[in-house]
Amino acid sequence: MNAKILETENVTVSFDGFKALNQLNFSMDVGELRVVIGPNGAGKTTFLDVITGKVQPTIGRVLFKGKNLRSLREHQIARRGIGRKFQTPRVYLNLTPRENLEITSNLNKNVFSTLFGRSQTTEENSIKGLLETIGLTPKADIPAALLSHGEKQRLEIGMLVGQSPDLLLVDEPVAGLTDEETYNIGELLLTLAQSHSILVIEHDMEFVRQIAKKVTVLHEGSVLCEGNFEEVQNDPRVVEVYLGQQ
Ligand SMILES: Nc1ncnc2c1ncn2[C@@H]1O[C@H](COP(=O)(O)OP(=O)(O)OP(=O)(O)O)[C@@H](O)[C@H]1O
Repeated sequence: MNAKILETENVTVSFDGFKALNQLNFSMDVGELRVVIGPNGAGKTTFLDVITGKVQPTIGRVLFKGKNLRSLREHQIARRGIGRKFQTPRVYLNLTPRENLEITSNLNKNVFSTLFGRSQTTEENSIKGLLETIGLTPKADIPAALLSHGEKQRLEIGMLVGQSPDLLLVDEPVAGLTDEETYNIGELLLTLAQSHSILVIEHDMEFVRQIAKKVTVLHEGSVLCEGNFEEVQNDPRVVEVYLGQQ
C-alpha cells in the first residue's frame, strides 16, 4: 500500500449548524497530483482551510503523513510541510522575481550550511533552477509589478516550492488567466508533480483535463465521486451537480 501524505476521516465542519464539510473522507498518496472540483459552495475552500489549520474540524480528524493535525496552529502546520498557494498572487511587487524567491526561500535556513559558508552558492543555484522551472529567467531582474497575472501566479508557485513543502495546496491557480497562461501553469504543475505531492482546487475543466490523473468531486461537503477525468466527466451525478452548471 502506498504511503499517505494526507487523509481526512469523517471530517465535519459546522458553521452555526450548517455543515460546510459533512463527514468528509479523503486520502491521497505521497507523490500524487490530485485535483478537487465541485460546484460553488461544495466546501472546497473549507477543505483547504481545515488542512492548513485555519479552521478546526467540528468532528473527525486530518492526518498529514499519518499524524493528527488536531490543535496545531496554522504556522505549526506550515512548518510541518504544508504550503498553500492562495487564489490571488501574493508576491512583493516592488521586488524582482529573483528577490521574491530569495526572501521566501528556506534553502538558506540550515544552520550548518550557514556556518560552513556553502549556502550562498547552493542557494543561488537553487534560485536559478527555480527561475528556470517557473519560466521566469528572462524576467528575473525586473520588478514583479511588471509581470503578467499568469507570471505572478508562476512566481508565487515558485516561492511556495522554495519553502520545500511536502504537500502543496494550490487554490484555483488559473482563475482569470488567458488560455496560454493557463496552459503554462498546467505544465508547471505537471513538472512539479514529478517531485512533489500536490492538491489543486480548480473550476476550469480544460485545465483539469490537462493536469488531472485522479479527480475528486466534492458536493455539499462530502466526496461525491472520484476517478480519472473521463470517469468523473461521464458520471451522471457529476453532470447533474457540477458540469450541468457550466
Ligand atoms: N465562516 C463561515 N461561516 C458560515 N458559512 C460558511 C463559512 N465559510 C464557508 N461557509 C459556507 O460553507 C459552504 C462551503 O463554502 P466553501 O467556500 O468551502 O465552498 P467552495 O466549494 O470553496 O465554493 P466556491 O467554489 O464558491 O469558492 C458555503 O455554503 C459557504 O457559504
